[in-house]
Amino acid sequence: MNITINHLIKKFGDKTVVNIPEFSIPQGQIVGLVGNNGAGKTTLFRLMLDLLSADEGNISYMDESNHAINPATSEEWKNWIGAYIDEGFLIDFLTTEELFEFICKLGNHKYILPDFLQEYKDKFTNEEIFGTNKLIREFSAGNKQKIGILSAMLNLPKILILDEPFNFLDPSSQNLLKVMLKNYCYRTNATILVSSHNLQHTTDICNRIVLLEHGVIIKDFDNTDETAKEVLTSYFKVQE
Ligand SMILES: Nc1ncnc2c1ncn2[C@@H]1O[C@H](COP(=O)(O)OP(=O)(O)OP(=O)(O)O)[C@@H](O)[C@H]1O
Repeated sequence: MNITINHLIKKFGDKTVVNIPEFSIPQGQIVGLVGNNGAGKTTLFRLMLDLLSADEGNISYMDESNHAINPATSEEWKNWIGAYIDEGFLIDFLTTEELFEFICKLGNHKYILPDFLQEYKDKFTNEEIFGTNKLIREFSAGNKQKIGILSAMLNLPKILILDEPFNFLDPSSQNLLKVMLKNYCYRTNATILVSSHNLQHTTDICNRIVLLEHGVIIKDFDNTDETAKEVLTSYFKVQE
């Protein structure tokens, strides 16, 4: 599924926090969104998920039959997009299984962990997340993050949006998540958008990197040859 952004502007008060005249992501790319605190990464994701309304412009998702869907005016996109932005996406008085049953119900099917997630489940969750009868609010920050990531992938979305997914994860889980995301894209040709402050992880998994500052895309470059790290390291370098 392709993503197209046209003349997108979001303001809070008189401050413009997203200003993207034109931007598109073809199906199957893993795009890394980087930028300093307050650059507008989360706001852009929230606009893409219709959690915020744009002041101007629009976003559209286009399927293989060139049927364009604007998330601000249609509900159709909800079946193909999976996202985890923050804990607000979790219903924390439920157990993991109850949350997953609820999400599957929204996707119009019975709760069953797809083969793809079944494959990684034990290693990724260290057998701590399922079958415990624990409520989500009782889990550690890292385990909540894992529940959120798995919940975003539960309905095998064609577009997967993850805001700072490596946060709170232990090093092995961070590395496993990279493998999972790359394999998910490889096997399903899904489009994946990931924001992160970790340049190593971003450049390890993304074939395209977008650098956002003050809501504006200031660099958009290819990383298929894995050369982006150098550019990013130099951009974020602090003069001593
Ligand atoms: N609800 C809101 N009301 C007012 N200003 C907001 C609101 N949400 C975000 N902002 C402002 O919008 C700007 C972009 O914030 P955003 O959270 O999108 O940045 P970010 O790139 O995700 O930052 P970080 O890396 O710190 O998570 C910031 O200046 C922020 O203060």
